[in-house]
Amino acid sequence: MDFVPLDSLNEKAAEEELSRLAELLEQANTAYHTKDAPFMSDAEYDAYKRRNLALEDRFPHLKRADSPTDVVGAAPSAGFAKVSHSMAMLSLANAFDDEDVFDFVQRIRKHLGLSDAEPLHFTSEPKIDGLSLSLRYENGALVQAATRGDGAVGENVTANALTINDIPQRVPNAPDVLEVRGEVYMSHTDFEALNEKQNAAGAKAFANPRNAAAGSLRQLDARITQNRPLRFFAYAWGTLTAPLGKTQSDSIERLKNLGFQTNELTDRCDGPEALLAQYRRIEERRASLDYDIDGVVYKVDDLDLQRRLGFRSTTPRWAIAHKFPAELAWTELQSIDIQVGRTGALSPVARLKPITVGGVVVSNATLHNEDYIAGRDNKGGVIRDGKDIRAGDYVQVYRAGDVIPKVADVDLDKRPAEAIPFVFPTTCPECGSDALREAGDAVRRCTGGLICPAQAVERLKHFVSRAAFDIDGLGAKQIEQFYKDGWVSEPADIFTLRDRYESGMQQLKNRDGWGEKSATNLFDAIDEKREIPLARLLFALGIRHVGEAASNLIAQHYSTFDAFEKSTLAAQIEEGDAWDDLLSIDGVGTVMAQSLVHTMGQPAERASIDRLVAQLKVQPSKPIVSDGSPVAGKTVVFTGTLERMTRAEAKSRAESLGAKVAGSVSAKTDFLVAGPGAGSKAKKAVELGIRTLDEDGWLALIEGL
Ligand SMILES: NC(=O)c1ccc[n+]([C@@H]2O[C@H](COP(=O)([O-])OP(=O)(O)OC[C@H]3O[C@@H](n4cnc5c(N)ncnc54)[C@H](O)[C@@H]3O)[C@@H](O)[C@H]2O)c1
Ligand SMILES: [Zn+2]
Repeated sequence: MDFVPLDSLNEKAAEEELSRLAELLEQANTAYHTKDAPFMSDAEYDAYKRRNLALEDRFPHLKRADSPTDVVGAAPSAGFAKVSHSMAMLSLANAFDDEDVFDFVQRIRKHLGLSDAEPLHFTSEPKIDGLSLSLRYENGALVQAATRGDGAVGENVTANALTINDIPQRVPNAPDVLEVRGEVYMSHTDFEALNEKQNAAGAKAFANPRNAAAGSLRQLDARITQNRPLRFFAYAWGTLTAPLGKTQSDSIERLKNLGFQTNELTDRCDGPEALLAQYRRIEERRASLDYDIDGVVYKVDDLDLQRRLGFRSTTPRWAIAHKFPAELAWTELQSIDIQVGRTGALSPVARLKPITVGGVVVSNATLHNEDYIAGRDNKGGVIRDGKDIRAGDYVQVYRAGDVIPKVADVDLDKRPAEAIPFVFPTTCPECGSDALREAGDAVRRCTGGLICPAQAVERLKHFVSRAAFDIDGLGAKQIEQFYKDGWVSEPADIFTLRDRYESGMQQLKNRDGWGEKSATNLFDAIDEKREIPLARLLFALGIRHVGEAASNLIAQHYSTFDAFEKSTLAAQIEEGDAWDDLLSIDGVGTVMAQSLVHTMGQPAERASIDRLVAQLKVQPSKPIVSDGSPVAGKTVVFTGTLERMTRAEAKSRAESLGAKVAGSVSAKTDFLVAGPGAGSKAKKAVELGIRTLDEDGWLALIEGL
């Protein structure tokens, strides 16, 4: 499974790959979920799925209607009666490392508008590797059992479920309607005994306990299921006529009291550190458990908060599955190379003696940054017991969430006597400029800017990438070639290619694969992009910290390139009206604002940008207008405590109605929505004569009451 680097993929290749992946993943899903006979490892499946997601992230408009990303499980098998779930049975988002867990918690706090000081509790539950089952009890009696199927429609396996000891047939004192959800699994002991029986009977042995459990539950003849030692852990619920509790942990306790098996390793944790500690405790216990687990599931404990967080297309926002790393291997690290990126970041790469990790041949791995190599984390703390990494070392390689493998550990016993500590360069290996590390930044960066060939090429690649100029026939490969040949050294050069070619200055067609026709096609494709929306132009410039979303916001705010340029120049001293105006854009913080004014303030950078803009027709941004909305095109500022919604909710709602949400009050503000505790912003609004509403007034306005 060697994937083409995303940067060098053109649209057509991406589209083809997405189509192949859709087909492959659909087959894998059917094999795994419907036939209980997977033809690839879970790790491989996960890697394909991540690759698919990465492609969709990079080429959002190529996302297929039948995208594997939006698929849960597989359609029910024809042999079973179908059951429509009254509440969808979804999948879980995945976390693969500690950082993903911190991000998960941070996302939730942000969404709910919780400060770091406010408590936020989670449950941590082992992720049982079986298959999920929904049990419906009416007036205390089991009336239906269904598999997840595709999340909306599952298979009716009631007769089979009735044969499982852990599943009570009657539940006294239950709500009138009680849907209990959980995992059907097989213990290791039972699995081994079953396979011995299968062998003795000349039948096929099962590959693993999960397949055995799934294959045993999903039998058309329930008498076969009866002879299979299946078990069940309850950890969730569907429709209920009365709540089981106020929290996830209460509800699990209640399920236990109602007679269900719940997992004893389930715990309550008050933050990411506690979750991670629990993860490691469970990981240590993993080998001694008599059943398979493939990770730990974290869920927001408070059910009210779960409700507010809601769902994405196939996963709840309030839960995540932190998977155990499965793929590890040891190999020799032959050398450490330094790569220079678009923003000048020096990234160390380990060149490895090729090794197979979870079915994939790996010969490169990231070493993150100089601290990581030295055995320190970004805050100066010790990692890997302080062991540094050297060329010649024997290292442990793993593949986790990213397709890019990482180096995790080093074996000091196998370190060659002549191995010397790695000295991280303080000059750029590409251009010789000083490479500096700013305070608080883990990364060392080349200061060469435009004179650094590595940065120049990476910037050009970014400039022509999908979300930027997206020029047909001008991808990463062509950019590299054109740069090498001296045809294109900055973005403006792309737009003078035709002139130079036609005046005979450059002989594009002498190059391999370039005829008269392909040259003309390329020039036409370039001309098509001379007219460009401001937001795309801003993104294409590749200014550090300024991504696609920020580019949109900035374009919306300034509307024209001229206004943007003037403002950022006026804001050079980082104070005054222009600076305040820049910071008033919701989503633009100090770091981004500094990066913008810094870039525009450098004469060489600005000259290069001006040369580019002279070749273009930049389309001004139009305000988003949402038909009939009373706040469309208006600018609103929220301040004080909101009681009926969080800031995030208030913001996304206002934006969906076409309003602009700003972070501070200025003459351009149309409404100030002030909750209790509003301070200086409310005063300023009064001074400027801006309409101030309380939360109810705002809701009344947007709801048209
Ligand atoms: N090898 C293959 O060909 C192949 C094909 C398809 C899927 N898969 C495997 O299946 C997984 C994807 O399937 P998925 O959609 O079931 O996602 P998932 O397994 O990542 O997570 C969702 C499932 O976790 C289970 N679960 C276990 N303990 C839980 C708990 N305490 N709380 C909540 N849920 C719990 C539930 O059954 C739930 O449906 C992949 O990770 C992949 O490894 C493999
Ligand atoms: Zn450089």
